[in-house]
Amino acid sequence: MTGPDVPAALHATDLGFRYRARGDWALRDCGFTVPRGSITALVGRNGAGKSTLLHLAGGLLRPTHGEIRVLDTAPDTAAARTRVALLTQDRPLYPRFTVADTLRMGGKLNSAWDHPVAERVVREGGTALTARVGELSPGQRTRVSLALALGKRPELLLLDEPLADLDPVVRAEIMATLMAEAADREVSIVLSSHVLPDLEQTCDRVVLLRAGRVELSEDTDALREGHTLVTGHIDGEPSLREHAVVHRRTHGRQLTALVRPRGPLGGDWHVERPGLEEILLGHLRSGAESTKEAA
Ligand SMILES: Nc1ncnc2c1ncn2[C@@H]1O[C@H](COP(=O)(O)OP(=O)(O)OP(=O)(O)O)[C@@H](O)[C@H]1O
Repeated sequence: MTGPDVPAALHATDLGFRYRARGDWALRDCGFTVPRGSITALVGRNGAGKSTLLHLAGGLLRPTHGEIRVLDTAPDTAAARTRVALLTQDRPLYPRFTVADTLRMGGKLNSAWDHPVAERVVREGGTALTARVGELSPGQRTRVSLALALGKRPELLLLDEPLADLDPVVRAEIMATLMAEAADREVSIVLSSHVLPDLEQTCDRVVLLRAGRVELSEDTDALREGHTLVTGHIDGEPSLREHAVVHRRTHGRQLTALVRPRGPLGGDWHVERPGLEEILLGHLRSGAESTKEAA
């Protein structure tokens, strides 16, 4: 459900950004809406613009063109800063501080600070509050950063690759924590990730960036319903011409294609409903081919 009347967690209009005045566009012509209360996966190949978009939403960068709004306000305002938490990839923490010092600092910097929540997120990972941040593993630092972000009690949580350093058990725990936050407190979450299998059960929306442009901005249910995976003899391929073929691969004379049907599928195909991971992978791979062709 999106549209002008739906309250937006994130709303971009004709958004463009370049790091240098005459440099390449890191983001271009981006327009999309993320409704409040959703968990949105931000996906794209390396360099697609995910971190740039999250930095713009977090108010760390300003658009070169167009506009981005968070919770119906500009990201670089004091109001937005108290309501939005951004976890950047570099996880900036003071290495000499203990974990307990770090959480205390979170309390001093944030008026709505919820210490029990922050401490619980750290304790669930088994990290001692007396441990020095500089001596933590990258995954443990991620957990402390997440504790800081959640302790702030944000209405919108922006997470840049929160899962990258985490082992599979912790990834599942963190995703469960995020889902509980979204369900219990209606926190809107936008998280960039390359770990597609973890998104399947968690996210209800996807924004897919390709080379700085938005290729998909859709509910995951609509994506699943709108795609079909067909397998059959390659001679049947002409019957797919009237449909949008996102990605195709062949094995001998057998063709497998991810298709967005524009009506009933003709031909003699074995048809399956693809999972979210397969759909996203198809779109990401199709980008690789068109990039190669363009080059
Ligand atoms: N500080 C910077 N100065 C100049 N160009 C930059 C800077 N940071 C990113 N870029 C460029 O902007 C584009 C988008 O980068 P960005 O980091 O947003 O992509 P990403 O999708 O987050 O990538 P990844 O998946 O590798 O983290 C890339 O072409 C990148 O080279």
